[in-house]
Amino acid sequence: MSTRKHTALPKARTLIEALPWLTRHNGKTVVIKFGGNAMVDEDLKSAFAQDVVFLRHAGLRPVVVHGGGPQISAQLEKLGLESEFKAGLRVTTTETMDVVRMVLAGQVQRELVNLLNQHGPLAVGMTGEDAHIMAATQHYADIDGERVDIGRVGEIASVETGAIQALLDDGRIPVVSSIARSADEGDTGVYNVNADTAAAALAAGLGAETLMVLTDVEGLYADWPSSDDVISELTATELEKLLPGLASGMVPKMEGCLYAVRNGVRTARVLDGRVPHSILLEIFTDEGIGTMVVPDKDAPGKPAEGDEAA
Ligand SMILES: Nc1ncnc2c1ncn2[C@@H]1O[C@H](COP(=O)(O)OP(=O)(O)O)[C@@H](O)[C@H]1O
Ligand SMILES: CC(=O)N[C@@H](CCC(=O)OP(=O)(O)O)C(=O)O
Repeated sequence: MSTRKHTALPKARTLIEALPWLTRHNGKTVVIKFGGNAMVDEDLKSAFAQDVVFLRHAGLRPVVVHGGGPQISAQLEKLGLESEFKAGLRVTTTETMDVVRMVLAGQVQRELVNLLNQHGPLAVGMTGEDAHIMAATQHYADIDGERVDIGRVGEIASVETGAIQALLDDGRIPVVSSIARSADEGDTGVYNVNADTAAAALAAGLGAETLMVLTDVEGLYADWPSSDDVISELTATELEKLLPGLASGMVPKMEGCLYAVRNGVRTARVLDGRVPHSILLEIFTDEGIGTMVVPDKDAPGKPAEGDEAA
């Protein structure tokens, strides 16, 4: 009996330690971007699904936005089509767009929905096309100051969060693929949107408390690639100054984080998706990992002193 009590105590302590975070985050919306290489390992995918379901049962309102760049490239290769990136974005012909849509909506999203629904009737998958969630116009890449046409790559023009809010109110977990309808009248085509950009736009549109971007590095490195010193926290203005020096993979992530905190999201974080349960560690402990971007101190809506985000 006494041995049992003894071994149970650390577990109780761990649960109690989470109490302030549970209280703070209760009822809050969290947008989680899952993608890239964090998504190619089976165990990590299951741990990710467990974390998201945990958040939902702990009283948060998680929304998943997913990418799938490696999966799209693999499918294109199978079809004998080349993957070409300019300024970190996939050059998207109409033919490529069909493959992007098929892989994201038909494969990656289905797999995530399936994993989440192992835990109950929770996840509902959709793309940004559904219920006008995301509309986009053509995005041109800026290469050395030149405006370059990279095809059906979208820049978000508007976000309508009604369908997502309704699902959240119903206790569901929306899983959104980063494809947008066209905002141009008469254009029935769709746009390929970078998943980091889509997640940031949705986080802002939903007035989320937090945007979490999972990736395959520890966070934002101060002096990549020569050092692996991770910047643990920075303000919007500090990030803005770093942006021009960042390399392609990090650009949409950090631009997204900046956009989010400048548009009402309280914190935007880049986390190491290779660490199992990194989401839980970030939300429910003070062992925050990765990089956290916060609004400038004088920004409107800045949390009151002593009310810092976890
Ligand atoms: N300053 C930086 N800090 C961290 N990673 C960086 C930085 N600059 C560029 N990178 C690169 O960005 C990559 C992450 O972007 P990306 O591969 O597009 O991620 P994902 O596939 O998760 O969306 C890292 O693996 C790293 O190679
Ligand atoms: C325009 C553009 O580049 N779109 C991306 C969309 C998927 C994505 O962003 O996936 P990750 O988050 O896994 O990189 C692509 O086609 O690869």
